Amino acid sequence: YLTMRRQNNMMAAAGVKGPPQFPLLGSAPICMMGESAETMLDLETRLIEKYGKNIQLTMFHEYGFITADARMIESILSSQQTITKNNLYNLLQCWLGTGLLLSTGKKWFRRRKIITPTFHFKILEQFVEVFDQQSAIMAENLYDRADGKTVINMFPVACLAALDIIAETSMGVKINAQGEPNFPYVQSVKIVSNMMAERFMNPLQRFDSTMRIFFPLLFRKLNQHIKAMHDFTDKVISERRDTLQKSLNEQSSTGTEENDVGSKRRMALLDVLLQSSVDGQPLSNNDIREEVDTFMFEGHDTTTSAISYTLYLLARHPELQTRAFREIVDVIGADKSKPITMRDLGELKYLECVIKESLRLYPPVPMIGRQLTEDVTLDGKRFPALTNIIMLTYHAQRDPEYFPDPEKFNPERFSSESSSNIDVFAYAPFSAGPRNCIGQKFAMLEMKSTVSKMLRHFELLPLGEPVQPIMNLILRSKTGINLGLKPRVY
Ligand code: HEM
Repeated sequence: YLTMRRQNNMMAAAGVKGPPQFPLLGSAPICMMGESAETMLDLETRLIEKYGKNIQLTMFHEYGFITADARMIESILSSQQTITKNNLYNLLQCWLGTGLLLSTGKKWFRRRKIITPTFHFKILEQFVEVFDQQSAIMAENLYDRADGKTVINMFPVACLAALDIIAETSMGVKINAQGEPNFPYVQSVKIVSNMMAERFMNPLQRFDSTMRIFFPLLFRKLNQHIKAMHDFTDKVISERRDTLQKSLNEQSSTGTEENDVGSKRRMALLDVLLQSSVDGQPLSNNDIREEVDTFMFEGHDTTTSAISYTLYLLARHPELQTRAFREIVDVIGADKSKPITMRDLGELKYLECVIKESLRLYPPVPMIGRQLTEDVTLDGKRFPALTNIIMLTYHAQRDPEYFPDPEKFNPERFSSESSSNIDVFAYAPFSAGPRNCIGQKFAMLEMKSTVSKMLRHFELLPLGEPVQPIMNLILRSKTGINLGLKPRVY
């Protein structure tokens, strides 16, 4: 009670307002009654309209602060003092351990240092072939439904392609999710991702203790699938470690630099981690598993959402679609089967603007959380330790103060002439500062590869229900992310 009163006093001193609070419940009755996952983004819009961009929001015993204010977001994201995630993220721990996304303090700092070189240009360059091959399979599989009439929800289609891509690049294994969606590991990743999204929204499922009591069967199912995924990653890691060791032994006995892992075969992110060490100590299989599982999680639903929304927006803006298509033909040529190269991807400048603008309107990660570990001053306001912070990037990216005509899909905002006007904290789909997304270059290359492949094969048509964005761990759509397809003739 005392800390709550202290927080209220500090918020009042900082001029931060919020909905009325009730004893023990805080503002929960106002934020929960008649609200659901589907209304969450809308509820935040209503709160911003009523109380401004900085809002005090206490839920039960947890005091919280939500913000859509770019200056406040800047202050939080750029500080080394505010790198701890809030407890909403804890539910992911049973799968991801304390890998890069969830860790904090020294552990995070050290891991970030080791993992950063993993995403080096030279490593990403060899992934372009994987992006190209897997998106070719995605396009090939869609011809059946490309009759100009059938409504296609792109989310599940893009999800399987994204899973194939992330498994092959992070672990070096082809799981063939697109050919065999029932493969056990693929099933487990999909089931657990969906269950996590459900847990995120359902207070009774959010904590292991309450989920065990109220949803015992679901809890058991969740743990079985997590175990299945861990067993799979463990097996891949130990096999890759053996292969690496064998090739290093061969190398030392023949004295040659040629080795299986380093030159002939494509390096997976996992191989780079196997060769890394902290203070001279190699990473253990468990350390590596946390990181590989984190890549598998962070690296598939996010890109799925982005690819689907970008294709949707292009379907609904035919003139912009034509412009993006012309650029692709100018850069790659008219041969649909020609593989795309890293160089081509660098030249697809307009497509990059299209993707960036899609990430503005529909950011796959629409909010970012933090918890304060000590009293901190942020943008001139004093906040007490333990405050749970949520940065509403979805709303900040639609703030008319930073984006004129914010609801309009206008890729020109990101053209080389205008992009200097973009405020990097009002626009932060990959977050910003020390804890920004380590996979953002990877993601951009993957998105450009898949979207360009789709445009080379198909004309995208505005069919099906419009999207209704919902926050469900990542940004999805209640109605699906729909479009129609017609094979391109050129
Ligand atoms: C369009 C696709 C993507 C988007 C929009 C995105 C967005 C983000 C955001 C907003 C964060 C910060 C999260 C937070 O602070 O809570 C983040 C962190 C992270 N992302 Fe991404 N991401 C994408 C793709 C990827 C990919 C493909 C990978 C890996 C291959 C990846 C790996 C990570 C990791 C490991 C972190 C944690 C970094 C740290 O805390 O140091 N992401 N991402």
